[in-house]
Amino acid sequence: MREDIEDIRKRIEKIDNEILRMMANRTAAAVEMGKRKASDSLPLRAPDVEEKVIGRYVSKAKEFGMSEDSASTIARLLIHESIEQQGLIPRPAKSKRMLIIGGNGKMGQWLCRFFASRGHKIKIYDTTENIKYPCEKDLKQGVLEAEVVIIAVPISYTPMILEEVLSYNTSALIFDVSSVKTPSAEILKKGGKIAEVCSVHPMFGPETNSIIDENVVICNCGSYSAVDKAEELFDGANITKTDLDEHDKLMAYVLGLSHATNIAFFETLNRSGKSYSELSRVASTTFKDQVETSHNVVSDNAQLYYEIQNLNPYEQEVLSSLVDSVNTIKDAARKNNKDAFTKMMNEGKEYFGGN
Ligand SMILES: O=C(O)C(=O)C[C@]1(C(=O)O)C=C[C@@H](O)C=C1
Repeated sequence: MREDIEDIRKRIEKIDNEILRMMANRTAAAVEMGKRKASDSLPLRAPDVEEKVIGRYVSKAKEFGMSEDSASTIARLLIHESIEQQGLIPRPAKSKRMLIIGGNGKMGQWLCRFFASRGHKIKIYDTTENIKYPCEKDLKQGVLEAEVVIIAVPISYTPMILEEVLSYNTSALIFDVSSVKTPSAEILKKGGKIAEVCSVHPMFGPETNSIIDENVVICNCGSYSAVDKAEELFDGANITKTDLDEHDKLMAYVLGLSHATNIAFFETLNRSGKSYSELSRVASTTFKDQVETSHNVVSDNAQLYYEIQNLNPYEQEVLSSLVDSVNTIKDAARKNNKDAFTKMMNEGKEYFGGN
């Protein structure tokens, strides 16, 4: 007799419940592991183990006739859940008194939430009050009481605040989180010689829920111990260490170019005379993807985006190169130069690894 559709659905629901129960069991085991990591002061992630776990899922999936891609996605999700939970386990020995300058800004609030969830004691110094975290009115006192001082103010204010913090001769770890480092570079390097100073750049926005698999750049300003300490604070993220002087050269592409391309995209649409709803009705996949990204850009902080273009000394050269690239596309199309166009496409494919 043929099984009723509803009965099959019931059977699937039962299996789903089993899967969820098993997942909860797995996470509970990971939490046990997390407690051990916390008491032994071990890092959250074990990349070699993660690779083995994913490999195990993929080879088992093959055995069961399941898609390898799905198996790898499931394994990554489970690992993500483990690290997320492990990150919440307090490490009292590692708990620091933190002063977050600009703690009421969007990124400042993210830092407060993140470090509070990791068991650190947060104080804020800002021009406005915050009901969630205690506020420090006297910057000097706040700096001298803190073990970690984080500067999360707009890029153009960072050098001034950094200078003031350094003038208090604190033994705290000090770092900024700004997106352009050149305006503060001299002070950061001076600071790196006399104090525990480094420079951090979380490569994600304040809406990000989890740090797992997000990129964080830590710039060496001369104090290696500061870099090590900052690395520990962002445990769980993908951390890349670089020299301070390299940072803005990389960000001129990673931030400046990608922002400019999206701004140029919506600016061109805005000048087109076609309404968004008219274009949306005939939208292609690429158009939809591009709209989504440039919508995120246009909804973000205009001052920050301006400063990223304006304060990075490498940006003008990158923007000129962007204009050249657009002109190459324009010329190829105007002059019926299919070869030039195809060359661009092929070289682009090569650049991304050939696929
Ligand atoms: O083996 C560990 O160290 C774990 O915490 C477990 C686990 C997992 O979920 O499989 C989680 C995080 C590690 O990066 C590797 C593996």
